[in-house]
Amino acid sequence: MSIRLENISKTFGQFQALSPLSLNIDEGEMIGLLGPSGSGKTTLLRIIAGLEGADSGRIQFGERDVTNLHVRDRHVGFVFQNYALFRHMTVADNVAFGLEVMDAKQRPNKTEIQRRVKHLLEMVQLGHLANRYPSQLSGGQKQRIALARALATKPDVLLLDEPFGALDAKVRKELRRWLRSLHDEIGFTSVFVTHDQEEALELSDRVVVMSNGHIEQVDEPAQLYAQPNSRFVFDFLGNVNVFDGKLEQSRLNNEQAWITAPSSDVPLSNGQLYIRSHELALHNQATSVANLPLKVVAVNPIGPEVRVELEPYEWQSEQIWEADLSHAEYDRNPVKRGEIVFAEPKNAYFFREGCQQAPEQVSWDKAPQTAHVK
Ligand SMILES: Nc1ncnc2c1ncn2[C@@H]1O[C@H](COP(=O)(O)OP(=O)(O)OP(=O)(O)O)[C@@H](O)[C@H]1O
Repeated sequence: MSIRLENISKTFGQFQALSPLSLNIDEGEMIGLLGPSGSGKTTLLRIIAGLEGADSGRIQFGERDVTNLHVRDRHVGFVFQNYALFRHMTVADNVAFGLEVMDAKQRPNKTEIQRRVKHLLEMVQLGHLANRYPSQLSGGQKQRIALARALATKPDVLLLDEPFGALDAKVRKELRRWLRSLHDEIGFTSVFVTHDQEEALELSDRVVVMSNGHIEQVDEPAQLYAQPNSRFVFDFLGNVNVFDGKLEQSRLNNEQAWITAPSSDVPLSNGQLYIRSHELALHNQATSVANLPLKVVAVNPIGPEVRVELEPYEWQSEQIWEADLSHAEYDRNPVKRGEIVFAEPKNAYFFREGCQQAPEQVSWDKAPQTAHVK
């Protein structure tokens, strides 16, 4: 079932929680609503569900205008972060609940309900736990049961509010994969809320990035990562170092530090270079590309990479910088805490000073890599 949102807005008292926003979701799509706390994700999800009314705008499910329909008539499934299972009911009864409370006209007969519950429990791979009570389940198992329960009535749309938020990292990852494959198998349309960028990028067909009640960007994960259209999206996707420079003699300068104009057609001006942590190399001296002295404050081998945390040395940045090196790169030059090293960018995004437009991609990849003598 496709979903069409047109000019949806919402205020709570004086506070504008959602500015008028529009969004089209295709049938069978999985959409992640991503944004910081308070950006309006849950409010938007609740408005789609019919748990909250919008102040303005129109909502359509397929050809159906559902703007003024009550939640029970919208035919949505809902999964919350905190499971919301009925404690006094067995797993099987929890899953059957939505079917048992249907109008007599629509309600399947007892045998059909039993058959559907069995099938759903098999689908979420928990058939063997049918007679347990929620208190006898792990967090991950409870959330699978919550999902089976939400799918029991064959909803047109499945809405999930931070479904894995309360689970530990490993279980989250497992459930993410499992939800994605279930989604692909059944083909329901789903919208889920998260503030975890990894979760959004891994699960979604398209990600909707929200801030302050409006949509910043809607894109497929790879596109969002390759072409973030604002500083906000860039910052929110994480692991980026910002060099704030003034243009002088084809260099961007920041006190003692500088980066040369990159080998691209982009005419530089004052502005900020956003450099992802894996786009930095570390040297023992400045190069012809950059003089970016940094003091090593921590070295963390994390999985396939070594993350080096760096503090700007004799220049200004509001943040600690991070460089993600491969183990091979790190082994060639094993920097130590307290050492001064020189970073060199390979690729970056350039935001012109005072300009709100999408950044320009710049690269030093073809620049000569010879060491610069200070
Ligand atoms: N019932 C309410 N009454 C007053 N203000 C509300 C109400 N519900 C939400 N808000 C406010 O609206 C804004 C958006 O809230 P919402 O829960 O949609 O954000 P969110 O992006 O889902 O945040 P989080 O990730 O923390 O859940 C917040 O500033 C919140 O305080």
